[in-house]
Amino acid sequence: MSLVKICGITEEQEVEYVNEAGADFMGMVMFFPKSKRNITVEKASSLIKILNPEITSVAVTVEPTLDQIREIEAAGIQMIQIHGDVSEELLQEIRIPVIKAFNVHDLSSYERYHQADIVKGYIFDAQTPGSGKTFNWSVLSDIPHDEKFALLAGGLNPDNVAEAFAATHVDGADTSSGVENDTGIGKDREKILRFVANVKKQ
Ligand SMILES: O=C(O)c1ccccc1NCC(=O)[C@H](O)[C@H](O)COP(=O)(O)O
Repeated sequence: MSLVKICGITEEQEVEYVNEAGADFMGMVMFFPKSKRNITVEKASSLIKILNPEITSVAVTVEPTLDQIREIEAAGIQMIQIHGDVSEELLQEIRIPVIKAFNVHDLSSYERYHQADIVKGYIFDAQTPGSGKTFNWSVLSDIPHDEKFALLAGGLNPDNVAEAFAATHVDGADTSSGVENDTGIGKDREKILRFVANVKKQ
């Protein structure tokens, strides 16, 4: 069965939607104040308390410092998703499993992360994460697959996710904007339920 990650969770009510839908991962954007979805470590700690223990919590970060990584680990968040570059030294310091996110317009570093055991999965994302924009999925056709899981992201929603699966060979899908309210503030219960159900059918 395919994996599904709902990203950019900011409130308790949204955690309940993720629990109800039965996603595999719940992402929380941290240490990135430019994002409208950014939350504090304290808020993330309170959200994971009500998360179904079968759902994996993920701290979503952009080039985090070691101090920030330590705060995430201490908060009990289970995985860290990293956008941007991570040095070899920093990677070796991380104690929780990593999901490495790639901007599909720059896959040059992809090979390097194959070697790192701490990296358990990949996310192939659009140029600007969380922008709700798709990309040409055919760029993924030459990517070599390994034992790590691969999630597709970037502008996915309940209506296009089946088409995205048909065009790629990924293990699952990740969304944020595609399950938000029409106002763009907060998540929509019905869209989350439909997104998860449509991914699980794949
Ligand atoms: O969501 C953000 O604002 C964000 C900011 C900085 C780094 C990552 C961010 N989100 C990462 C995600 O995993 C999103 O789910 C992914 O990029 C898909 O986003 P969307 O196109 O909105 O579905």
